[in-house]
Amino acid sequence: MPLSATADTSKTVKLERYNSYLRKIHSTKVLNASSKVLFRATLLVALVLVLLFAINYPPLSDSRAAAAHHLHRRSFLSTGIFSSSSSLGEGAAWEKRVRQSSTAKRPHGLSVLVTGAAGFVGSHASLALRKRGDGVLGFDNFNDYYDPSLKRARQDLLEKQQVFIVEGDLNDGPLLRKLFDVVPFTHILHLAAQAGVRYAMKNPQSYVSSNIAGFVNLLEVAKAANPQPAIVWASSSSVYGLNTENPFSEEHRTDQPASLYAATKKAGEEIAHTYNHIYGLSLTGLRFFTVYGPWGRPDMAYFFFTKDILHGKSIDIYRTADNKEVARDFTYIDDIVKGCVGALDTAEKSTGSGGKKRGPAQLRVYNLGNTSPVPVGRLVSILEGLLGTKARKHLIKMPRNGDVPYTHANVSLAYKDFGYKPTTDLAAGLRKFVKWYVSYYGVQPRVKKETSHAEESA
Ligand SMILES: O=C(O)[C@H]1O[C@H](OP(=O)(O)OP(=O)(O)OC[C@H]2O[C@@H](n3ccc(=O)[nH]c3=O)[C@H](O)[C@@H]2O)[C@H](O)[C@@H](O)[C@H]1O
Repeated sequence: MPLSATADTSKTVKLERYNSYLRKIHSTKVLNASSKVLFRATLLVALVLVLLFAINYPPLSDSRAAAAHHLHRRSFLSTGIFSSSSSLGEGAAWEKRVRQSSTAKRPHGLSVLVTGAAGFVGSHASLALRKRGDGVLGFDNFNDYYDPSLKRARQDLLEKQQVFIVEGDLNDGPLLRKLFDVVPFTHILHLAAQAGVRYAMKNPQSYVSSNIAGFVNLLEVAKAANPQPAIVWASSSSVYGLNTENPFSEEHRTDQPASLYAATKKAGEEIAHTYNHIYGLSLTGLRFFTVYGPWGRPDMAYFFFTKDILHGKSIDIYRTADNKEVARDFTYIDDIVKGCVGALDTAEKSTGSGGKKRGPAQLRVYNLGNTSPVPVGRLVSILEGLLGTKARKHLIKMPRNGDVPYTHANVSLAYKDFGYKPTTDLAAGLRKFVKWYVSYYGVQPRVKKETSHAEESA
């Protein structure tokens, strides 16, 4: 082999080795780069999976995680990004159920969409309407503001009477529109709301989301519906706020709310005015005064006082700043339901169509109360008698939590327009409540004990 050739060969070999060395380095780099990309992609997928898992599967044992999950879903719902409607089977069978439930069983019966149908007033009103042969479709988001199992139990009651509750949120426009595509509702009884005066300090946004945004969303759907329904909805005695004139009449001032809850209900009344004015929607607001009774709300004083008395737990009884008794015009559920039905029956048709006003429409506001305020101390004495147990009373100054010292309804307007006349006094109403309570929760009222506690000075 010629030397030059050998030299050439060795050069070529060296060059080859060098090139292969470079290729190796290069391929390692490529490998490193692609494995980095792969690693990042895997990390991203894992993160997404963890997030999805956290959103969809909160551990049942962890109530705080469940609450966070609920709030997360609600915030998605209210922004419209996530819609519960897609999760509902909007197939032929679902539509058939919606139609059947909404169809009246008597001539000229109403076809009513009841929002908050799994709630306290909503479930009672739905049953009353169904009983007289009206078509009733329920709508409820079954939120966990209080024990949702109570809402499910009310739903069971309604299902036994063939009232179907669609599970959805007021802020879910597509779902509400879908319902109006399927059924030409004559009326909406709008009772879904974030209730509770004191909770507004803990979760203010929930009041804005349900009582303002949700209400506007419902009105948007109603105004565009053809025919437009007439709407009766739940305002509140709390709109009277710091009003000092008594008894409260619809002409009194309502521009001094004492809680955010009251402010959102007052806002609802103004929003109702706007939709009536622009779109010809027939709107009736009912100012309910501290409604109580069987299947009631566990967040209300008469309800948790009963529970606490039975468990031997002390209860706080509020007194005003000048050490007077706090009193409420407690109103029994059956009276309130009669008021709701009276308002529905006297509601005139909306005048608009296709989102356009065709003439002036009815706009009303009524007090629905009992017309006889009772001090909270007296409420507790009645409960003690019914439960056969002395309460451990703790008298404290009313905290600054949105409460007002006193409510008293003048109901002459509701009487004049639809014969509203409350007939159940607090003792009779609480008797019915306690009877329901002990049977629902399976508790035995104890034998009356003659114990005296230092704090029992009321
Ligand atoms: O009419 C309304 O528009 C509102 O009625 C209801 O609010 P309220 O009248 O405040 O009822 P509720 O909480 O049962 O307190 C009753 C009484 O017990 C006193 N109270 C309360 C708690 C306590 O620990 N101690 C106490 O003395 C308290 O000071 C009060 O005097 C609804 O919850 C509300 O959603 C709304 O519908």
